[in-house]
Amino acid sequence: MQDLNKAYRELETKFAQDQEVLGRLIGRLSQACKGQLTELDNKLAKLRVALEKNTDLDNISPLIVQVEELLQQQSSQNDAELQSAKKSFLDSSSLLQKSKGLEPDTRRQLRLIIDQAQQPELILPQLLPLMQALSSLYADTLAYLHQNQGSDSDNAQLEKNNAVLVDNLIEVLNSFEFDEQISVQINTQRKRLREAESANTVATVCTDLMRIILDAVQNERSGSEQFLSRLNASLEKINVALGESLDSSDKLRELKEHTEQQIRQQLQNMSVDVEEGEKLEELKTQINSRLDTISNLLEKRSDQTDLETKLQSSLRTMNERLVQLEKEAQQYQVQLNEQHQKLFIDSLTNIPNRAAFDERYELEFERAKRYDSNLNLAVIDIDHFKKINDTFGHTAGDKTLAALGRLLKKWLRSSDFVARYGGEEFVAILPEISPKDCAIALQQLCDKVAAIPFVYRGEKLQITISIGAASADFSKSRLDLFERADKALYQAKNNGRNQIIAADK
Ligand SMILES: Nc1nc2c(ncn2[C@@H]2O[C@H](COP(=O)(O)OP(=O)(O)OP(=O)(O)O)[C@@H](O)[C@H]2O)c(=O)[nH]1
Repeated sequence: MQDLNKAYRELETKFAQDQEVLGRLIGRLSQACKGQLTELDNKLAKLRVALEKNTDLDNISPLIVQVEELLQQQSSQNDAELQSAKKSFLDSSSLLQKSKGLEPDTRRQLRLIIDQAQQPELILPQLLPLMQALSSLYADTLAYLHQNQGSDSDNAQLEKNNAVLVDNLIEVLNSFEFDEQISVQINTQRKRLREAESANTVATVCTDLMRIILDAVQNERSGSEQFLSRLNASLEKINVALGESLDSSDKLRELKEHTEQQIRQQLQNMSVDVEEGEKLEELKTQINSRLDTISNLLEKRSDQTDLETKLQSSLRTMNERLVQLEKEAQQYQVQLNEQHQKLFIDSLTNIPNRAAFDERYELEFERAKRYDSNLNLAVIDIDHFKKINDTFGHTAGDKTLAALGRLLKKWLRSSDFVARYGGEEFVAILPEISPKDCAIALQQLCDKVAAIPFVYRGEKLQITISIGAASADFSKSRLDLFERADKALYQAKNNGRNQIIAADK
């Protein structure tokens, strides 16, 4: 029972530690995802507060599902942005491809970047360098055409081509969403493009655009890297915390170990994903799936909490049963004591029997021997008892035995011990009295019994007793003391009965 209670306390501590670990996980995730999506920020903050308040896991699970949905939503939004940007890129590329007078090398490079943009696993950050390359090809084409300008009709064609290229380039720029700072710079370049009067100006604007876009791509890349490293650091801390938490658990650890290992595995996997994942989109998809698994595991944990509640109630029942059993055991003990008593009581005289005497005799003998104090033993026998039986019947004999038992108990000292040894024979242990005083006391006993007017069915009965007494010699055994007392009784009988004979040592 104590073991189970201990196990419970450990389980409670473990639960609190796990709650703390989850709290930290959410805290780190919110930090890592900060600014990705406002609603996601809010939900993560709410989740963190719920965990800090030790809210029930049942209430937290729906919040986790919401966070997952938001991550999913952001992922879909990114997909849509990518598709639209990809379409604009490919449209602009094919327009440039159709341009007349395209240098062969430019055409080859253009084909290359179109192929890359058509890769099925393409992600948004990968499209940005392609866009930068496309802008560069536009600039090269403009410069090439400008150098090779010839007749007026060629010039007119060149102007026309310029206009088409500028329109395309503006369309490409429109298809991308940049952060505020970049957007301001791009808009300035867009305006310059519209107002450009010569191919040269267009080429300069294109070069400036390339630089701006290159910076944007680098920013995006370093932003992603920061995100990844923050997330990685958080996951590492969570792994350590979870490891410590696992170490502290004991008895009922097995109940939760499986789930916790799975959660730990998920966290480790996430950590590996972060370390290996160069692509932000890929990483988000992986994290989504990990969160899915963790959410399922949390549901499982909540089932385990149910199990704990059931266990607790069964423990209560067990406890009640135990209290009940303790009561029953106490009653049983009382009954046993009573039965034990009965085993040592003579049912006819209601005084201790021979078994009780044997036990007490050993005890008193050893005690007196230890303190070297007096110990006397008296063997008491009713004289001519057979005659009583024969004359008045067995019932009269029984009543005589019972009466004598009561008298012996009454007249001997409370520190003395008297038992019915068997038949009409009684034994008495008389400690801490000198043999002489003992003999006097026993003689008085003989006299008292003889003076009692026993009456049975109106007839008077003369009852006398003979006593053989002996005083303990501790250099000899208990048996020796008994035998000397028994021999003395024999002498008392032989001497005429109704007397006490004290044996010499
Ligand atoms: N009524 C009754 N008689 C018993 C009981 N136990 C033993 N007796 C009888 O006690 C008698 C003992 O007789 P004896 O051993 O000859 O001794 P006694 O008649 O007392 O003679 P002395 O001891 O020599 O004085 C026997 O008749 C037994 O049957 C008992 O529990 N109840």
